[in-house]
Amino acid sequence: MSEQNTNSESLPFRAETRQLLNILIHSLYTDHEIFLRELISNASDALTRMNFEMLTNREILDPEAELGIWITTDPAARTLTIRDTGIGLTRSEMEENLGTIAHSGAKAFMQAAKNQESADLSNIIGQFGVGFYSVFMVADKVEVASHSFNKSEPSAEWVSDGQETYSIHEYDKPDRGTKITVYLKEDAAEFTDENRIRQLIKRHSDYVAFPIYVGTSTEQVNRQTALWRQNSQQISVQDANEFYKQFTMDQKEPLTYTHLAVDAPVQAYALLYIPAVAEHYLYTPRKQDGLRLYARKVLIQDYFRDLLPEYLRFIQGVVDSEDLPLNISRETIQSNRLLMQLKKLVTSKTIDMIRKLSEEKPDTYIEFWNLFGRYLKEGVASDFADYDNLVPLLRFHSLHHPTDLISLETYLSERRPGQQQIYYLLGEDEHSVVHSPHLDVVRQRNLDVLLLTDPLDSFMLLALKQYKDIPLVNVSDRDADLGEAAQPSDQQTQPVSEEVKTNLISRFSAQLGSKVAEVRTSDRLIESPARLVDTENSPAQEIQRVYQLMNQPLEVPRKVLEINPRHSLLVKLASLPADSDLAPLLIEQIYEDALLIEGLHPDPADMIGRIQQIMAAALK
Ligand SMILES: Nc1ncnc2c1ncn2[C@@H]1O[C@H](COP(=O)(O)OP(=O)(O)OP(=O)(O)O)[C@@H](O)[C@H]1O
Repeated sequence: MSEQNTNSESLPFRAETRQLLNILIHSLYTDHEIFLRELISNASDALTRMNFEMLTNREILDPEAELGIWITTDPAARTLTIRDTGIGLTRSEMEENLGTIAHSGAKAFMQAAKNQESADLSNIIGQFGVGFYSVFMVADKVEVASHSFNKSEPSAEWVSDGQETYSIHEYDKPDRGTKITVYLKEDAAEFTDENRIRQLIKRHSDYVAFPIYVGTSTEQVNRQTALWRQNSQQISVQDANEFYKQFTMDQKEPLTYTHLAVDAPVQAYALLYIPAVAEHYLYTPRKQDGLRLYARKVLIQDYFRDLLPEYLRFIQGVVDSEDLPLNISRETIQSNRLLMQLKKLVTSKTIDMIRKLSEEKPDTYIEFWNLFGRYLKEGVASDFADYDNLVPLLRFHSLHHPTDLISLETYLSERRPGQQQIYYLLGEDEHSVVHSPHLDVVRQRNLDVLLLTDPLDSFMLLALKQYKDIPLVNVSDRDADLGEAAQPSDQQTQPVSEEVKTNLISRFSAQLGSKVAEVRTSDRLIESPARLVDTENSPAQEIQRVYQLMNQPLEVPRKVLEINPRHSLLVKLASLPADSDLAPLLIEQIYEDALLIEGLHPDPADMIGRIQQIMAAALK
């Protein structure tokens, strides 16, 4: 295109940008002040990129200019101007970046807008970083004048009223960076008040890494200091939490945090946080996993994933090291010894923070466990190096503690005299698992059993075989060692003739045929008429479940049906005549009940017909 016809051009906003603008301008959202946070954050990004460019390139416009942000207001003209000496925008970058939605938060916002049926999106605007366009909540018109750091690029200006179009034209701005002039709406005149601006900077942008000046004063308003570089004693909980909120834009305070400041084996500072919301919370702008990494105060990467093992990906925070080379983001962790040392440090500090939380604030730890416990289980299953430190942090529901959570240590401290095992039971959900027939004899012996109903528990059990040399034993194993019976119940001591046993076994076997591997009687059942157990050669239950969860083909091995010949149902069943119509129905139902309780029934609704037949017989 020739110079003349590019001199000033009017261009339409992209459809989704128009939609976003429309929502922002017409929403009833009242917290308009967030526009300033967004503009400052963009200026800070532009300065960070400038800083990085300057490490290798001195052929830039205004190499000596101070890296900073200046905000001025003009109450008479009702304008606010924000200027930075960042990387700037070329004309084509204006077209590319200010005509479409680039911002991750804005994209997420539009996604939520699409999913939300009601038109009232106003209450979620503040929870997103909606980026540059939020300025149109307070502006009738916006001018963005900019000169790129690239000397050969001419300066230009972008102008829009936030309606259908924007225009770009030549503009003489000799110095590097961007100057945004906001023509405030009548009801946004408050933002011409310098004191109000100072207050907003303190609230939302205190830790921006470049100085922010307001009006003609040369005193910077934000505290700017890298909080993590201060002495631990100097950092108050309030400051640390405030930094977290500005950093993640999370509205909730973190559950806890820790500060790292070490000189050896590698120099490093870090502030590490456990959020109060689970990962990938829809409205959190920091959506990706990873820590923010600085090397010698230069931001290297916003989401650096190699400083923590995969299972600790929910941790948020900042890490800063004087020792790392600035091109670190291009290196792999294996090839860099320093990075490996740093990862080790950050990981052990993080685990330590979790341990301390468990010891010092048990109630908050339960909150933590409910949000992130699964990640620790993943760690136990996958991370050999941290295994020993993670196992004491595990928490469980158990038969004796169905509502509270206990550690393995507590389990051991409460075990029965002489108990040499830690018992567990795998199940589908906490509600049904307590009805399991495998618990009959356990209850009678007053043993506690860990109730493992989370799909991840099976993965965890592949690694967790014992704790302090005491083995974990599945109570549903056919021959699980459950110690000595304390006092057999009256029912258990009732004699059952071999004839009755044989009669029952042959009836069940004839009726169920190849559906079961074997039918046998058991002394381990008290309240329950029957249970299913694995045959001797079957793979362990956790392995079966892991295969199922990974959708790997592993045929569920046929089970052994163990029946309780003393159970009143079976006693009556044994006395039914050989040609009884009811006996086959009862046998099928007892078998399917056992399938159901194991979570193995393929189609429970299928039982309804039979249950009705049994009810009809009962009413006769
Ligand atoms: N002060 C500025 N200096 C240079 N470029 C800017 C400035 N303000 C905005 N931009 C450009 O406009 C783009 C759009 O800004 P917007 O706030 O909508 O999203 P974003 O900042 O890219 O999103 P994110 O915060 O997720 O990186 C930016 O990516 C940047 O390229």
